[in-house]
Amino acid sequence: MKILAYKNLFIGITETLNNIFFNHKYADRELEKMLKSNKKWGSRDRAFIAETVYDTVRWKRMIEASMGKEVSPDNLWEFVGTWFSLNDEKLPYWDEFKKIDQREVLKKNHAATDRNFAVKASIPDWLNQLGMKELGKQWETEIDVMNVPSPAVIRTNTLKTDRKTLQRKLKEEGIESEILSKYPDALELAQKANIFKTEAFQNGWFEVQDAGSQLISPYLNVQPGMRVVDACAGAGGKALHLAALTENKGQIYGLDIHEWKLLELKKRAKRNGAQNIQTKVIDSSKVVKKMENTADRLLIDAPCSGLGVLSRNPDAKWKLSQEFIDSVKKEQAKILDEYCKIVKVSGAMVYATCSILPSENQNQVEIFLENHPEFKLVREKQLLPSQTGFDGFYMAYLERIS
Ligand SMILES: C[S@@+](CC[C@H](N)C(=O)[O-])C[C@H]1O[C@@H](n2cnc3c(N)ncnc32)[C@H](O)[C@@H]1O
Repeated sequence: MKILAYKNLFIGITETLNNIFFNHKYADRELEKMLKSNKKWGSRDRAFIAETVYDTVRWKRMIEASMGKEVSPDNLWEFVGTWFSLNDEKLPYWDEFKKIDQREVLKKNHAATDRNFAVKASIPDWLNQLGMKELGKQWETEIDVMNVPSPAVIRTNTLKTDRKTLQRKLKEEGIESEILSKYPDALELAQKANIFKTEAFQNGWFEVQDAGSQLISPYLNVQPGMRVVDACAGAGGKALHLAALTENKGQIYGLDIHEWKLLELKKRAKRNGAQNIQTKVIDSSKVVKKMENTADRLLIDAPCSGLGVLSRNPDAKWKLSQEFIDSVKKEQAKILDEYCKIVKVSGAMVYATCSILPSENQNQVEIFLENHPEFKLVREKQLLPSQTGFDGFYMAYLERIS
């Protein structure tokens, strides 16, 4: 992106980066906060800040290699300047950028990235080793694709409208979009825009949801009138879709261990006109116990590493750790083991993650089936970003046979 040489924009960028890198904040929320508190910035300024923050978070390791040192709270301006220098952008003559010599930057960059995939692709060594162990050369392909910003995709809320009508309405509001033929309810936006301000959004005609993610709820094969449990419902991306697929008939129980997420789900359900969702916080093992043998369908949209959605959440590269991945895998196995009892005989469940690691996906299902002969695997699907152009997801449909 072309540099916008206004100091206040760079102050915004470096402050946001400081909070993401050194105060452990999430990139999307920090950016939203920064943009909200500076109402005077126009749409070009906002786009510049957002893109620069995301780019520099994504390419952190590669930028550090080109600076010859790790980023710290004291060198954030140099860090951002180095990024623009790498992209052949002419830096403003500000004191903060005085030390940056583009020739030096490029020299260091070539030396560091030559034959070192982890630096070139800007990922930590431990993560690269893990990915290579699990996926071999495929890992490099996926990481390269996930280093490109993800497209903006929305899901039509069929409780309120249809895709063609939504597309027309958005066009009237100045937003161009394209129909994604392989995804029945999806529209890809021509450019990133503040769609939350549109009338279509306020009226609940759509939700922001990646195209791959839009395939998970349909995988559960729900019918109107069914009793469906979404055991890890969070803020309800999939639960809202399930409400649309069941045409508001039957019952959807959205569960989660975090009440604040379920409160957000309720707000979204209201806007969506989704009337058949009930929420329940899992605050003791009794909640799940009481539901045993009651559901026609169960969705386990499990907590995971998020290694399929790095293009959307590049800061995860720096926040993840081997310890976290080990512990989330244990949690996945435990959730599968305990929550599967919610499904009644001849009912079915979908186990899903937004990861591309087999150890969180196929291997979890294999281990589960060894311990649960009452289930059989009917079908499974691994969506890879390199094959779809969207986020990476895994889903397995398991039927309870006895
Ligand atoms: C991948 S997210 C779910 C996203 C959500 N289904 C959506 O579509 O927006 C996983 C969710 O699992 C929840 N979670 C973590 N551990 C859990 C547990 N033991 N039981 C139920 N939910 C859990 C997390 O709070 C998080 O909201």
